[in-house]
Amino acid sequence: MAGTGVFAEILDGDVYKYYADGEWKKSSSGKAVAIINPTTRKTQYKVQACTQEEVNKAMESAKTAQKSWAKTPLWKRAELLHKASAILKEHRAPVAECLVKEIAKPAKDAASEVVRSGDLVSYCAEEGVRILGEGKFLVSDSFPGNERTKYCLTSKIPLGVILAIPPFNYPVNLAVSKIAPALIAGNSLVLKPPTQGAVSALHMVHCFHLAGFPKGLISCVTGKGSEIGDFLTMHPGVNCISFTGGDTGIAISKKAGMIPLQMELGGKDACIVLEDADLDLVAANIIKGGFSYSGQRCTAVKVVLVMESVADVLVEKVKAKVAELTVGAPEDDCDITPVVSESSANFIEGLVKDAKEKGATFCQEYKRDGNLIWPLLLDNIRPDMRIAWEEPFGPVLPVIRINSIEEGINHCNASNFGLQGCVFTKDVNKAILISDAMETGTVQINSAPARGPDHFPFQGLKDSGIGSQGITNSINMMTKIKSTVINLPTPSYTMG
Ligand SMILES: NC(=O)C1=CN([C@@H]2O[C@H](COP(=O)(O)OP(=O)(O)OC[C@H]3O[C@@H](n4cnc5c(N)ncnc54)[C@H](OP(=O)(O)O)[C@@H]3O)[C@@H](O)[C@H]2O)C=CC1
Ligand SMILES: O=C(O)[C@H](O)COP(=O)(O)O
Repeated sequence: MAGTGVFAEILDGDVYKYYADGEWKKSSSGKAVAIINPTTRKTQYKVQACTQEEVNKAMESAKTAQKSWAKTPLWKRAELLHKASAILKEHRAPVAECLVKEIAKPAKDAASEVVRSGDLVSYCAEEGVRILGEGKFLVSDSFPGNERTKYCLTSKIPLGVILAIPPFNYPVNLAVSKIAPALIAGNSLVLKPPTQGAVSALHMVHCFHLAGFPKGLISCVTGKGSEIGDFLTMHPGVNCISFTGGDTGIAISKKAGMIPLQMELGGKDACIVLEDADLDLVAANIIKGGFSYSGQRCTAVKVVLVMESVADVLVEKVKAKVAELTVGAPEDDCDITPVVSESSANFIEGLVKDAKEKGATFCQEYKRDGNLIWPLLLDNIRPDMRIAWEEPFGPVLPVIRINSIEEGINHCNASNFGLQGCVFTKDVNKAILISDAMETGTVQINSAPARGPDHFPFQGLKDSGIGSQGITNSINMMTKIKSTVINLPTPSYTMG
């Protein structure tokens, strides 16, 4: 159970401690931040509201710890990560329990997020050993005017202290996707977990603590982003920010200093459906892509752009599947569970009302109870409706009927987002042309958008982000290149 057994030391009374200097601590602020259970809408957990002084201390320890960590052999860093992965997977139940209670993730998805995270950590350890164990050797005579008098050796070196800020919807997986690459590459890390999801993250961090990482190398400071966020992101001790979330990331990018940024932000992933598509496959993917975790995935299908000639059939097929979705509590592993907060539910409702006023066709009756919103398919959406462009982050999916492929591509490209998209057709040549024309970081052919598997490159264009994630890209992003040039007094050519 959460906060018991090996996790008892992370709890003080009813407030979870924060983690710094290899210890679990109470904040001197004496203040706690409440985490509201989206299902009961009552306080489920409390975490420390860390002070600026505590953030300063965590940054100082991270800086010191990083210097010796960078001199720790790569195989040893990997060994500790493998250990943390095993401990995390062993304790999947209490961590998953927190995900159920604080972000209303369906029980099975919560458990698979934890297992996926353990696998990510192990894969990252292996990939790090491979790619960080190799550098480059260049010779000077390939560039005009040079003889072979210079040998250039390049290696990948750590950046220093990485600040990791994940969002509420994958508070464990999107935290370890930053922690593991940072650590294998020889960096230290300060984690600011999302408030909804903080307790899951604290449990996960304890698994790293139990694995025996050096003190100060990892810290986890809790508190509201709106209160300590700016202090963290503008902190002079931070050498790189890896952030996943919404528009907050755009503001952070403007405020951060001259440091590398990895930003994975919102999306409005379009699903383009051509006349020749396998409509059963499309319907199944729209359900999975649009409604899993109640649409609260950056990679959720957020607008369907279907050719008019097949729209009626597709909408009927999707409607039939929507009717089969179970709605209720995450503990019961329902498909549709309450969205993360009341303000999120209100925002979604605003989009639904706007669509109603402007004449959208409701395929189901709109129904809401507290934070629980029943799945809703909205047909005949037009570009003047907010939901044609905005990201609901909830179980409401708009359908726009199109008369040409160009119309679909144009709608997709007119969005300020450019995360992923997908196209359904049996014609692979057409699919490639459409994929090339879509201004998004990834296009899936004949499947719904997805970030995973976690080693695939994952990136957004436009307001959807900066840089690329995925295990290999994150390791590379959290390093820089150092060259050492050996200058020879006379040219030397290696003979066979
Ligand atoms: N592209 C991608 O990979 C993904 C993108 N997303 C996007 O994230 C959004 C939903 O997630 P949500 O958690 O609500 O996103 P937010 O942007 O609201 O929050 C993300 C994180 O930023 C923190 N934060 C808030 N204010 C600040 C600040 N001023 N400075 C620093 N950090 C701050 C939050 O902390 P606190 O919780 O304490 O406010 C949280 O940890 C959606 O737009 C979704 O598309 C989500 C997942 C993946
Ligand atoms: O936040 C998200 O939406 C995740 O990055 C999605 O991950 P998935 O597509 O692999 O579920």
